[in-house]
Amino acid sequence: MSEDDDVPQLLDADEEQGGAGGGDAFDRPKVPMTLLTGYLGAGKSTLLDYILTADHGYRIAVCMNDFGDTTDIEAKSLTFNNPDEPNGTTDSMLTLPNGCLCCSFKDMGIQAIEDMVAVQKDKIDWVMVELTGLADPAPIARGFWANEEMGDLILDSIVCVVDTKNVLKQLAEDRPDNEPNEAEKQVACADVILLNKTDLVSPETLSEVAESVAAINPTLRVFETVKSRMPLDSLFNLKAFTSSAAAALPEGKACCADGKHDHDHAHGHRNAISTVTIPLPVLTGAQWEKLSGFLEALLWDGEERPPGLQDPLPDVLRTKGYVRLEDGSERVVQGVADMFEVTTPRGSTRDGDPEPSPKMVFIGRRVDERLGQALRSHVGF
Ligand SMILES: Nc1nc2c(ncn2[C@@H]2O[C@H](COP(=O)(O)OP(=O)(O)OP(=O)(O)O)[C@@H](O)[C@H]2O)c(=O)[nH]1
Repeated sequence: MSEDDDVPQLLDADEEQGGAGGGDAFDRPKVPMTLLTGYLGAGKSTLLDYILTADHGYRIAVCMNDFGDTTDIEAKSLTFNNPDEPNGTTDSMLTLPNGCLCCSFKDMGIQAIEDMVAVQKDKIDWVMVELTGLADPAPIARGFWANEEMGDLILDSIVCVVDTKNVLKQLAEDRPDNEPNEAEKQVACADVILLNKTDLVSPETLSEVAESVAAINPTLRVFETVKSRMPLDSLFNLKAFTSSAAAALPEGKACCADGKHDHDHAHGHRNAISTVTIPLPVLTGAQWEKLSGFLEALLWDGEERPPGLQDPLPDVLRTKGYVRLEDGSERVVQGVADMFEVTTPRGSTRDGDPEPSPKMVFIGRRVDERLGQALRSHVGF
């Protein structure tokens, strides 16, 4: 984290960051991490329970607030002993038959997880962190991100589980000053969403839920699930924060009825949160500089106003971008709240994923066509 909390950092990573076997600036391999979010009772623990018993070949450290329903898993309870932090925040750890570790934390602070990984690194391929039902994932992602260069973890993706029976009500809950509520923030920040408990709803309700979450965040990969059962290989190695597919809008999931995406478009429907997608041409180096400057002014809460934007200014919760430059290079832009990161990708995320077209996607409050106009006019296209 920046020493001065008022001055957020631009995190600049020239190389694609790790993943299993990857390296950071100090060429240190990183352990990928998934943040698991979702409203109270949505099915997060059910997903973790499934992961902890499934045969997936990964040694996953699952970090949760308490062991909850998973205490029936046959495992030996160990007292976690960190020589560097004897009074640390980790309560205990279970080693499971499929090689997974299950860690219980009182304090889900990123430092506690980093400490656990530092000690257990050779025993872990992946870290899954369950956030509490009312948590806003953005500060956790930011806290982790700010520490990324020094730590052993690399954020792979944010996964959100929603209860299809109750989520429409949860998304509609009012907050003072039209602030987004917790459920909206969780959907806005995520890369993957499980529309869970489909056994409890009609096909019509399921379509309505799918439309509502796409209206908040059209970049989501969507899985319809019962008991959070999803193909687990779709949960790993998404590299949502570092690959060229980061800003891909899954075809057919975007909410434009006409299916055309060659225009700026904003969607908000009935939510406090809306999205704007701005297609980008291939940029010159000078245009890329201008785009970076625009993002700094837009996302950082400083003196500088975003050029060409009048009050009320957008409040951006999540930014995703894929940029192609005239010299043939590419950039991936990923932002959570006021912090953003630029990486140079090496190839797309996963086999079979379409190459994304260059674009910027902004998700947040007061995000609308004005943002597209101001960005295009400043960058000059
Ligand atoms: N009918 C039905 N019940 C489900 C499904 N998935 C989970 N449940 C049940 O829903 C309840 C809540 O699931 P959890 O996995 O504990 O939810 P959670 O998101 O971890 O809840 P919190 O920890 O309170 O935030 C449990 O009783 C689950 O068995 C599903 O697909 N269908």
